Amino acid sequence: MEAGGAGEVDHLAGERATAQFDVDHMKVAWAGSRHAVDVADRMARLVASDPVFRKDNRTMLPRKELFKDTLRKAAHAWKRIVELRLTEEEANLLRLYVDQPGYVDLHWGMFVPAIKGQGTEEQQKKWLPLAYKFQIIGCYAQTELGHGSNVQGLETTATFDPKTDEFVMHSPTLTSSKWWPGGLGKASTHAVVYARLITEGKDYGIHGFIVQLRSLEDHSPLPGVTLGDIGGKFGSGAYNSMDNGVLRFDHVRIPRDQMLMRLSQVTKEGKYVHSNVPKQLLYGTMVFVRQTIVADASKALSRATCIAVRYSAMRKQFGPQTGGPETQVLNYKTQQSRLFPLLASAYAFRFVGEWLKWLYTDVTHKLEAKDFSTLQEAHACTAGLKAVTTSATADGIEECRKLCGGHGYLNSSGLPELFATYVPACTYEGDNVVLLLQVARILMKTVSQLASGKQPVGTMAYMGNVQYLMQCKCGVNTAEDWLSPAAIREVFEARALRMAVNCAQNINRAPSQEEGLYELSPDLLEVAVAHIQLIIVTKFIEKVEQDIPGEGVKEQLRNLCNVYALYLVHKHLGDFLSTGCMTARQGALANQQLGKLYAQLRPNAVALVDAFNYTDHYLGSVLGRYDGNVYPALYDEAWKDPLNDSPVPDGYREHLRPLLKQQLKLSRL
Ligand SMILES: CCCCCCCC/C=C\CCCCC/C=C/C(=O)SCCNC(=O)CCNC(=O)[C@H](O)C(C)(C)COP(=O)(O)OP(=O)(O)OC[C@H]1O[C@@H](n2cnc3c(N)ncnc32)[C@H](O)[C@@H]1OP(=O)(O)O
Ligand SMILES: Cc1cc2nc3c(=O)[nH]c(=O)nc-3n(C[C@H](O)[C@H](O)[C@H](O)COP(=O)(O)OP(=O)(O)OC[C@H]3O[C@@H](n4cnc5c(N)ncnc54)[C@H](O)[C@@H]3O)c2cc1C
Repeated sequence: MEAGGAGEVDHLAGERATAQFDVDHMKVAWAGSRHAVDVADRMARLVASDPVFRKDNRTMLPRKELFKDTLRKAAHAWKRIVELRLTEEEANLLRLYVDQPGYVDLHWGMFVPAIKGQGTEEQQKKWLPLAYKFQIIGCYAQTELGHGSNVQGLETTATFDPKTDEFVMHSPTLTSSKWWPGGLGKASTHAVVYARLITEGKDYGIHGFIVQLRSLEDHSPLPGVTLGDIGGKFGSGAYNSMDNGVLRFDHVRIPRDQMLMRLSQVTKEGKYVHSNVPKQLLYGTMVFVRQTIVADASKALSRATCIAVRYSAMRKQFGPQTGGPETQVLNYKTQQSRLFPLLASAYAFRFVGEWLKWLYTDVTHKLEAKDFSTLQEAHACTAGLKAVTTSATADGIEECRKLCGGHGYLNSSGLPELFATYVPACTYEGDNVVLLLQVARILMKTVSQLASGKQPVGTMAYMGNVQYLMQCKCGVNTAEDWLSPAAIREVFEARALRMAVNCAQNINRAPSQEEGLYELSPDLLEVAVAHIQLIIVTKFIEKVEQDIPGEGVKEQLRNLCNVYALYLVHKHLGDFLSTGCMTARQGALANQQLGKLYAQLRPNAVALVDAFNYTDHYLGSVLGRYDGNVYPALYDEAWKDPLNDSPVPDGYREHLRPLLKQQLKLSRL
């Protein structure tokens, strides 16, 4: 846990003493409220103090043991949730701090939301109480061996048989096997299965169905159902705790009322009826999960930066030419220029995640009132932010590993496992490239409508300011001028809009729209990224403009916001220059200001990661320990490896001894 107990020495106390802000209030700004800090703190400590939830040996467990350990932890977590009568908020946090991917993530994260979003009231009344009490375990079975990104290309069929009032679920080809769903392989008893609905001889496309897969008596697969795990995945521990599965149906019958019928229905006679709602609502569960993934990006990146900042503050290498103590690696400007933008990104993703949650809730209320006008905005924001934040987070975790030098490569640093667990977020819930192309298409549509005078709304409203943004000139003359939120906002808006307009013009020159979109797809990706980065920067600026209590807290957040924005200017300078939004000199001034901001951030760095309020258990890293006492922990940890169980390794007699004896004989010749 944290320092302060009897006999503990805080090796980072000097770092903590230089902080220029109230860490306790920063915890509130990070978590969202005092209540959020307190609940999270209580749940994190509850998990950390329970031996069942230990995870220090996780990367050393063989797959079967790891999976059993996951089942044990999930069951124990549920027992604690029931015994302590935890609220939904507390239960979610408890599961978060258990920090082991498992079937429960899909049960609560996708199966339940799919029924809530796509089931009728009657269906919800029947299925949700069973799911809430874990009398059934569910997963989300959409992806197939042959198709994942292209949902409309799925092959599984659900053919209605009016004679028996049933659907017949079938996997007609090998490529139609469901492949990847988490929790499917070994744990789930039920799934929401996405399949092509066929009735009266006509294919009505993809729909969701609740299908029982395993017996509730002995957990064996039901007749006609083939089930299994799809095999080991990248990294030690990591996502291998999850039973991503394969599923095939051989003419499995389910009652008609197990089709999720909120959006469309099939009558007893087999007639297909589509409610008067957009068909994209079928994708609602994915939109919901993409929104939660943005919030998770800030958690994963903040963990990695917490480890790298604390370790960089205690690690020393080289010293001044004149002699004296070695230098903390955090004092190297190169270390700061690699690490501080990641720290700033963690904060940026936290606040944009908070805003996205608000947007999602707002859109949901509108949908309930049959107002579908904000559906496109919700799709573009969730898809784009999911793509940009997960890619940056995965890259950022790997950068943090390198920032920790050789020790970062040890499993005990926590970083290899964090990376291996996190990196599939770039693929699941929509491959990031596929999602960015969705955003770009919407941007191209918006640009094409500008000429007709249609005013864009929401996060695209800035595009309506086209006359000004296409010709404005950045007014920055000194490095300090870059501290103006208005100057930052304007260059990001101008860059995003000009890139979008340029791309739209190039598409229009192609023989057809389709060909243009295809040929220019690499440029379209960059257009989408520029637009999404503008959203993140804007939401960070808006956050800093709010009333934020606590001495120095607002100043630190403003500093982080500027670091985030100017780092992006530096990284994407080519975009800003080629679109004529700013000059090379202004680019150099931005970089100069960035260097000053890093220097201001330096004395606050350790306190800024303390504000995440992570326990040592959750961090799971000897390098990121709160007390900074890294070396004894690294040394002790090494001896726990099974390879050190005996001084002479297994295999010595068969493979080392004969070799060594042979060398001995040869040397005697
Ligand atoms: C140590 C440990 C710590 C680490 C922390 C770990 C954190 C873990 C966190 C969470 C765990 C999560 C677990 C993840 C489990 C994963 C689950 C999955 O992956 S489920 C499967 C997901 N699959 C996908 O996402 C598929 C992606 N594909 C699609 O979404 C669609 O196929 C498509 C690409 C959008 C294309 O669809 P389609 O062909 O139907 O449409 P288009 O012709 O492109 O578009 C038609 C119009 O529809 C609009 N549209 C598209 N999608 C939507 C939408 N979702 N909402 C609203 N509108 C949409 C589109 O814009 C078009 O509009 P118009 O142009 O016609 O106006
Ligand atoms: C750990 C993990 C957990 C998962 N959990 C679930 C789950 O619970 N339930 C579930 O249903 N699914 C799950 N999935 C599946 C996941 O949703 C898909 O893998 C994902 O949607 C990507 O689809 P794909 O695998 O078909 O990739 P593909 O689409 O085959 O992508 C391969 C490559 O092609 C590119 N590409 C594809 N289409 C285009 C295009 N139009 N333009 C340009 N490039 C393109 C991609 O960018 C990528 O580089 C999971 C996947 C993983 C890795």
